[in-house]
Amino acid sequence: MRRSSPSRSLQPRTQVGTMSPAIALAFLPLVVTLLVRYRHHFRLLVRSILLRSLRDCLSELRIEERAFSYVLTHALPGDPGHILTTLDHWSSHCEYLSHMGPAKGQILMRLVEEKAPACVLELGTYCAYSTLLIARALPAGSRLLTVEQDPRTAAVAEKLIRLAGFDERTVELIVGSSEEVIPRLRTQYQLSRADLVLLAHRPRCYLRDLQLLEAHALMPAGATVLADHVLFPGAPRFLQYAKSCGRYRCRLHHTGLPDFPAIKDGIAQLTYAGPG
Ligand SMILES: C[S@@+](CC[C@H](N)C(=O)[O-])C[C@H]1O[C@@H](n2cnc3c(N)ncnc32)[C@H](O)[C@@H]1O
Repeated sequence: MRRSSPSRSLQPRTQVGTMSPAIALAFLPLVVTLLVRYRHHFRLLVRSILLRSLRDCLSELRIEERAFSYVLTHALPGDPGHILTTLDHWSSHCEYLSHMGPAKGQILMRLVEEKAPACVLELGTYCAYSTLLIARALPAGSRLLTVEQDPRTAAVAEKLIRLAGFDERTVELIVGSSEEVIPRLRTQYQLSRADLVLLAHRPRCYLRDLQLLEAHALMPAGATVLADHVLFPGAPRFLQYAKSCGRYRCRLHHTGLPDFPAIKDGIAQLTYAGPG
């Protein structure tokens, strides 16, 4: 066993990890400024990560599973509009969902109604909020394929889609990552063209997946690509590519995050001109 020598223990302790009060005071205005400036981001972090993780541990359920229980007891089956409002209510008053929310939802619904696509591809189903929005706005006979990589999340989404009254011919949920699924869409899922694509999975994968869709010739000229969260957390490489490659007309719809309108975000709307 090693003992500290008495002479050593009598020496004054080195001030590791402590800061003089004067230096700490000098930092105070900076800390206060950051806290005030980023208070919304801080609240978002607490609601969407810290509280969620704590509830996950306590309930041994995922947030999507807790949301589904709430929908089952509060929403009207067969009424997608009521299911969407119930999810919004739960997210605002109970637990914060990473869903699209009503403000962005309005933009999405308006664009789906305007474009009246025969076939839609959604990447990133989550709890099927945007899936239900799209399905509700589709013309009769259209088809929506939605891709979710997480099997447990997908199981909840599947139940919500069927609870809302959409059958498998109208809305098909594919479990897998976009990178694996896109190359198999034509052969395994008989999708030869997507007139509208919603990228809502992970902003840092948007560029890769857009290029995969181009490479597999899955978008006809005139197709619309919508990309959520392009400003927060942001998809700069995707936006840069879309603006500079010469194959897209781009437009940005500015919005805020659900319940955090002060956190600015946007949906990008691209119109594909074809391979050119
Ligand atoms: C922000 S949520 C989507 C929100 C959803 N569109 C809504 O508004 O209800 C992102 C989802 O994408 C899924 N995801 C992430 N990367 C993916 C990928 N490469 N392929 C498929 N799904 C992915 C995540 O598991 C998560 O459920």
